[in-house]
Amino acid sequence: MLSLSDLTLHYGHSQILYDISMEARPGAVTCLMGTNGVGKTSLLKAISGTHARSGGAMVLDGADIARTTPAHALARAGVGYVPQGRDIFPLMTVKENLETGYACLPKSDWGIPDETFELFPILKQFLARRGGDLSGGQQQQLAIARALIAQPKLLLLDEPTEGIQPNIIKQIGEVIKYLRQKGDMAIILVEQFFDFAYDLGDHFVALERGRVIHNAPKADTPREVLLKKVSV
Ligand SMILES: Nc1ncnc2c1ncn2[C@@H]1O[C@H](COP(=O)(O)OP(=O)(O)OP(=O)(O)O)[C@@H](O)[C@H]1O
Repeated sequence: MLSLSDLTLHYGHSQILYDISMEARPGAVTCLMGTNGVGKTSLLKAISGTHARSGGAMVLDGADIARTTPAHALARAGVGYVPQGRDIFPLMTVKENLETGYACLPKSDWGIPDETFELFPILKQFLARRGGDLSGGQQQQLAIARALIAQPKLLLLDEPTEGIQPNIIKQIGEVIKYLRQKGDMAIILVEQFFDFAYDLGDHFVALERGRVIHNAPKADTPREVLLKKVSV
C-alpha cells in the first residue's frame, strides 16, 4: 500500500528526517514511535503532502508519488490524515465538519454512511452542535470520522489519545481494531502512549533523531526492547 525509500525532509536548512525507509500494509497497524521531536509528525506531513519531502521515493498503491504532490491530491489519492491537535473546524457544526470529507469524493458518493454513527454514536447526537463546543475526545472522534468519510486507503493518525479521557481512548482503540479487521486500509499510528500502541500495533517503526532505529513486525519486537528504544 505505502512504501517509502530513503525519504528525507528539511525545514529550511535544518534536516529533520534522514533516509527513512518503511512500509504500511492494508489490514495492519504500523506504529511510528519515538520520543518528542524525533520527527514523527514531520514524517506524517511528508506522507500526507502537508510538507514536501526533500528526497527519496514514495509509492502509494503502486503509483509513484512525486515529491511535490500537494496535500489535496494525496487526499484524493486515498491518504486520510488526522493531524495532532485534530484541526476540526470549531465554528462549523459536526455535520458540516463531516461534510468537508466529501471534497475527495465523486458527488455520487456524498453522504454520511451509517458506519460513521455506528463507530461514533455521540456524533449523531451532536450533529447540529458546533465542533468547538465538543470535548477534546469528541473532537478527536469527529476528526477520525471526517477522515473516514473520504474513504481513505491509508489512514494517518497522529497521537489520537493525547489529552483524552480513558473511556474515549478505549473507544478509539476499538475503532482502530475494527478498521484493521476490515482488511483494506493501511493504518499508520503515531503514538506516545506505549501500551495503547503496543496493544494495537502489527508492525513497529521507531525513530531517533530523524533516523529509523527499529523496523520490525510485532513478533520480532519484544515489549521491553521497544520500550527502551522509545523512552528518553
Ligand atoms: N515548521 C517547522 N519548522 C522548523 N522546525 C520544525 C518545524 N516543525 C517541527 N520542527 C522541528 O522538527 C523536529 C521534529 O518535529 P516533529 O514535530 O516532527 O517531531 P515529533 O516526533 O512528532 O515530536 P512530538 O512527539 O513532540 O510531536 C523538532 O526538532 C521540531 O522542533
